[in-house]
Amino acid sequence: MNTDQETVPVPEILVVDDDLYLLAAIKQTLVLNGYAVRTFGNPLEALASVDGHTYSAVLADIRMPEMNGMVLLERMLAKDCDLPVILITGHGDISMAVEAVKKGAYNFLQKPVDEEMILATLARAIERRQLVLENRRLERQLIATRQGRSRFYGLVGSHPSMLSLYNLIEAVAKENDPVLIVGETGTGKELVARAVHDIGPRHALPYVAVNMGAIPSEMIESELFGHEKGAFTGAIQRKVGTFEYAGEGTLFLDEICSMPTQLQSKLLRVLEDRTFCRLGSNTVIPLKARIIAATNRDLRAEIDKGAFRQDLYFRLNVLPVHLPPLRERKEDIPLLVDYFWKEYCDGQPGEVRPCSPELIRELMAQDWPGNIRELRNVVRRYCVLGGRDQEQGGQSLAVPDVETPCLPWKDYMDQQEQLYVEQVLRQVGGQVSLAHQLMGISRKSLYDKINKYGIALHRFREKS
Ligand SMILES: Nc1ncnc2c1ncn2[C@@H]1O[C@H](COP(=O)(O)OP(=O)(O)OP(=O)(O)O)[C@@H](O)[C@H]1O
Repeated sequence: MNTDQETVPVPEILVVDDDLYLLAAIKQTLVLNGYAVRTFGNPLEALASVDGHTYSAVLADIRMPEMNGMVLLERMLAKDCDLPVILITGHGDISMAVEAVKKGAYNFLQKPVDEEMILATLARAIERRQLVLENRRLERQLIATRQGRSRFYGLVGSHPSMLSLYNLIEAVAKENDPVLIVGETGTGKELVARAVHDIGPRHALPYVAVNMGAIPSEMIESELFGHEKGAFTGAIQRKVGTFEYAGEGTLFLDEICSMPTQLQSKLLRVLEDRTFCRLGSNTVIPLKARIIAATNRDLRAEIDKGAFRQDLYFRLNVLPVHLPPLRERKEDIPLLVDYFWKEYCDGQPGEVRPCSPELIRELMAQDWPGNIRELRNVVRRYCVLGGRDQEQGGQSLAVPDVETPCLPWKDYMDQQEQLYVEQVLRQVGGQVSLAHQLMGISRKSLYDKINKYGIALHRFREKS
């Protein structure tokens, strides 16, 4: 994921008041001051809207017929304990407002509400909210690093770009909007699609994957939407398409760029109307599945060439997920090799041995245009053939002969430790004070390791 391209989200404020005139006035003030606003006249509906939604702050009237502000406050904090709730009170309600602050309200404002006062209080509340959320994010990252979060639903990697990817997948999985996964070949797009399905609320429903590149173009339409008997020559019986088959589950459209352009228009219409028909039928079937699309091509270039519809791109690119190529996270190569090594060599006669440092170094020197798939194949070949494929004019990678003496355990562990220390230092731009905290060791222990492995700190500081 390219974090440079991330935009800072506009703070979203929830405003709840049964006085619809005041509600509209507050909304107008906030919108004019650049906030996103959601308003509710009914506190019960407002409360329901907190589920799965991260508001920056709440402004709520303390007296409402369906539920008073105190109860609303308690219920909101039960759902989101750090949510800053600002109560709007009348003259006779001051003691209630003070009580509310004791119970966790961020603050209260007295009617008639002064515009400047609302904006100043909100700005402070939002600032605190952002700090709390950022702290929580860092805490999660810290725990993940301490636990060495290196696996996530079949994905292997502990590079910072992978840790962010895991967080992103978790966030995206909760939503219903389309996801567009972009990444070079072999970077794990299919694994990501599966993870989004498995973590999300549809996990018990069907997951259907269709590879557009693997189906002859004249058959894609019937494959996706199904057909009735006799719809075209050769349609000898009714066929249920993948859209229908996916039901309310997930439909993964892999290699979306391989879809013929006239079919792209049809897909766009289906996504807009959320309905489709089998070929040769007028019966409208509602589209309930969540759509995940993936591509390893540069979609911007495809749009410029006229090979991909821009409007379809916008429709699919609601929740974009970018996968890093392996050459940008080479620190994960030892971890991946170890993972595939165990997968392929386990069960083979003899003990599973760690790879030699020469092999790891050699692997880390490559650029891996085929990414993880290519690395996996090399490890597999090595497990099956040892060094023999080289003798047969196989690929040039200097895979050591199987007879190479096994690396002593201590050396192997040192090598892993050095890679880990370097990885954390890279993540924090060479700041030792932060790195030792992330690693959960003392500052002195970290310096001892840096000296032991002769790690040049400036390398990481220059890069940050
Ligand atoms: N992070 C990862 N950890 C472990 N294995 C991975 C990872 N990423 C990819 N793989 C493995 O690499 C192979 C290719 O992955 P996948 O099919 O998901 O890639 P892709 O991005 O969809 O490729 P393509 O664009 O060619 O379809 C699979 O065997 C998969 O298990």
